[in-house]
Amino acid sequence: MKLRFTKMQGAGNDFVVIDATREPLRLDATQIRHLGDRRFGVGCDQILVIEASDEPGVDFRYRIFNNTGDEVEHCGNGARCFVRYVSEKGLSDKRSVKVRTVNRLLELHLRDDGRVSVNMGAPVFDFPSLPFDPTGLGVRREGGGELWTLPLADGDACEVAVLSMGNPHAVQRVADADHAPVAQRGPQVESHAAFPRRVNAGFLQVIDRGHVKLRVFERDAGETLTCGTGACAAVVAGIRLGWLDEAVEVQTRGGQLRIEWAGLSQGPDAPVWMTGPAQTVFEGEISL
Ligand SMILES: N[C@H](CCC[C@H](N)C(=O)O)C(=O)O
Repeated sequence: MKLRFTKMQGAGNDFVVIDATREPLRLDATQIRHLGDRRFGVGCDQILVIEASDEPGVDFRYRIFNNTGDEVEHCGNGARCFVRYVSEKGLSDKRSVKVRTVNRLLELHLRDDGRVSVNMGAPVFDFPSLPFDPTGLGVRREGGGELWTLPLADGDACEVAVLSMGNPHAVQRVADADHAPVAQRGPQVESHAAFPRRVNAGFLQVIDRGHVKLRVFERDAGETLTCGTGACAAVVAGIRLGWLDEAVEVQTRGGQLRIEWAGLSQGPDAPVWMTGPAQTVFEGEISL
């Protein structure tokens, strides 16, 4: 099968984007892995599939696959690329579109300054839906949030804030993100027994109440240059724990995102807003 694709990136998190609006597309895990393979395929962190929507008021469906072949619930950087794609390809003439993922409705907005803003929906803190099993874990409160102690290998341990942006995140504070033990601790947190569906592991350095540095060891993908949902999760955690104000500039290895959450002034169901870049890199065709 020959498949046309568009390679895109949002702050260095890169994607293979497939347009399945005209005819349904069913790719198996082997085909997804081939698309994502940086040696034998196109290469990307995630594969994004754009589908038509028959839901009133919803413009498109949005499916996300990690490059391991697993379908996942959300991808923030991918959402920005999604609306850039549908606009550039003429699939919509709107500056704002609504898209449905497996578990949430997102609003994507093309801005006049060339960036994209996304209403990422509200964070989720209830553990069964994350899912997170805190059985046997130590916990302490800080500000209006809690930090769970995860025992790791070799007597190591770390404290994490746990929440979902549709996909699960465990965020730990570090003094120096550039020198944080991401390669060692990332996989241990990602596959910790407390997370039955595994987790995205964030490493957050607080510079001041409006500026942070963040690295994320993503579930399945390993460390990516930026993680959009990870930036949302880290800022929400920092606001709840009393470390951050409600608008934060997030510096990542791939670029800068702005995250806003009025969860303290408006309550925890307030939506998280993410603003950042989205670019097309190249078009291509691959034989699967
Ligand atoms: N690895 C993530 C999916 C992609 C998230 C990230 N690329 C983003 O921009 O949000 C997961 O398994 O939940």
